[in-house]
Amino acid sequence: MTDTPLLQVDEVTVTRENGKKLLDQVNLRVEHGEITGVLGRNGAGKTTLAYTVMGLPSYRPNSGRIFFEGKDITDFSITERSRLGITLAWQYPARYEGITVAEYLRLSRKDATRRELEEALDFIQMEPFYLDRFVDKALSGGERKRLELASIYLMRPKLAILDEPDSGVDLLALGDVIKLFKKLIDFGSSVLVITHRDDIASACDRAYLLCNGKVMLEGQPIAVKQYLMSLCSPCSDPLLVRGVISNESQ
Ligand SMILES: Nc1ncnc2c1ncn2[C@@H]1O[C@H](COP(=O)(O)OP(=O)(O)OP(=O)(O)O)[C@@H](O)[C@H]1O
Repeated sequence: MTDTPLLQVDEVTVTRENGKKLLDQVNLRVEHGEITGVLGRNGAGKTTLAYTVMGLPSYRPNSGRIFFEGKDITDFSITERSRLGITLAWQYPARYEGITVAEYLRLSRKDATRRELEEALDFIQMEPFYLDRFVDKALSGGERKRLELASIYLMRPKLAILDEPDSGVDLLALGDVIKLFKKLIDFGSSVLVITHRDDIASACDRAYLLCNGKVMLEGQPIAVKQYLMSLCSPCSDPLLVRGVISNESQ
């Protein structure tokens, strides 16, 4: 275990052409072997944060730096970040016309045996026959979401960024999402998860609350969640919020 965080987002601001700040001097870190949650209301900037960490070209920081294992990756492309072991599971999983589920899963681990692919499917409770189906519109959104979880299971990235991994999956599958977190941690991965769900937030080691592109609170997931539910509307003065935080965390 090292003192250097796996991921460190340092004073990152992302601004649109019209001057709107999508992220405003955001500080966040993900420690090795931890599940870090990002909570916040709709439009708070959570997906923007995920895209910025993944390196999507239109979400490059205007100021601030991003470090991965201590290395400054602010100017790295998505491909370079992927090679370092960062992966993003999109909020709305894509369709890949003409690609079978087996081929899709082998994008995550090209030498995976059929048995390993079946094991990954089994992990997210899908039957082996899905391997020969196509990842097209004939698969439901929830099925594609589950496949995305299976692909992360196979990939075992250093950092898995999961943008609302539960969206579109039924309540029973929520348990599978949390099971995946634990499995990834067993594999040596770390997780940055964006979520609206209590049960997923509760599985985190630490959480951040984003509001209008700013980090309003960092701490124990339960405290952050309670703050979000009880005090977060309307947006309070950040200084006042910090006062609330320090009172709560004592
Ligand atoms: N490319 C863009 N151009 C202009 N505005 C954008 C762009 N991307 C995001 N935004 C705006 O930035 C804000 C944050 O969006 P973001 O998708 O990050 O929120 P979120 O917290 O993920 O919301 P949700 O919970 O609804 O998914 C929103 O007001 C959104 O409209």
